[in-house]
Amino acid sequence: MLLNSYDSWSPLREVVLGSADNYTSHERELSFDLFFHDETPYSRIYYPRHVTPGATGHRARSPIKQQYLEELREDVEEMAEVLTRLSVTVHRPLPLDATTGEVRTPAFSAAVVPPLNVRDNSIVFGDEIIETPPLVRSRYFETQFLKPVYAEYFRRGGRWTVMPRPLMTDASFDLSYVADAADHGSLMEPISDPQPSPYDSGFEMMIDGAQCLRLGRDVFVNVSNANHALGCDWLERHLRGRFRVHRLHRLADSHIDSTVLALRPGLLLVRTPDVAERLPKELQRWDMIFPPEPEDNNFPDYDDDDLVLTSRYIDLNVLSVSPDTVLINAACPELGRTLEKRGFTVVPVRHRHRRLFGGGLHCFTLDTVREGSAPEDYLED
Ligand SMILES: NC(=[NH2+])NCCC[C@H](N)C(=O)O
Repeated sequence: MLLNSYDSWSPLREVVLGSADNYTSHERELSFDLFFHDETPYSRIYYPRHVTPGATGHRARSPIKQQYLEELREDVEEMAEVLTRLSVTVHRPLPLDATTGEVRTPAFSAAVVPPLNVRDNSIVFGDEIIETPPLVRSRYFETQFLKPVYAEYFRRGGRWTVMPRPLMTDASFDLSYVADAADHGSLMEPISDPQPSPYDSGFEMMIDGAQCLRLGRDVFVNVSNANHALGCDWLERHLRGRFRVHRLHRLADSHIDSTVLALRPGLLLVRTPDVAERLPKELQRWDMIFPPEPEDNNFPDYDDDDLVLTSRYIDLNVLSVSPDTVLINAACPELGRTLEKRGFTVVPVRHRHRRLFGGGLHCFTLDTVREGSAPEDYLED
């Protein structure tokens, strides 16, 4: 079908589901540590635990245990089956080949990670796919794995746009968000020691699709630093006349899909009442569901050397297949009951290791076709 996705609730017809193949390690370096700053305080304090013995310079690999990767793959394949049973066409990226090593650009080298959290590096606005400029170096070429899928949407008449790619030297990153967190007495060490490069050219445009909340003709974009602000400027100019872009100031460090999600017009799933108070007035008028606080027994126990990349709120990251049916993590029956009480049909799917791989059901998917989805004005009274 033709690319058509303006919101996160209209009946889902086609989706891209990420691939976990060959996700063997995370690379710790400046862009990774900056990106996961809010979620990895303990690993930062005990940072040497995650440094591969013999690692040099500012890069180190944090390996992922084979068992977790196998279980993740099992869960992702099950997600594909569940979606197919719900009559959703599931597209998959090219899997990362085990022999693919590092990528090199003029300014940096980085390990490659597979296209798992496909929500992050692309966004669909109506009949247009936009590839967003990544915030983490090892994700620089992640949308390459989506070429066949995007090429097919292009062939069918969709628009396909790539935002400007950053050079990504250390000086490209605005560190003010993490510096401010340190000022506020956080336990986290500030990230420091950026290295000079002949390619330094100031702060650059970097933003992820998952920073956006799409509501028909309106889009709310989370902006926490100068890199995001440039990305949001680009989106605003590019979408002018078609969409209204609104800025959310530091609602989260970057991605907002474990902070606020729209379940249907007039109804939001919101992390906490505190987050609700920080939403703009147009959204404060909407009804809100607050999920039950996550419990320890919702998550597997991990060892000290397993790098946990998300907050405990990650399971708010649900995927709507229609305005009344929602895919949730089977590990969160309390969330299921809360949604059922509000009239939703809940489809539980197993997703055990979302905290190790940085994403829930919404992050692992990119909804490309939603039936009847349109650039409607959902904000008017
Ligand atoms: N699209 C995504 N990858 N979203 C994941 C957001 C996770 C968020 N930083 C949290 O820890 O709760």
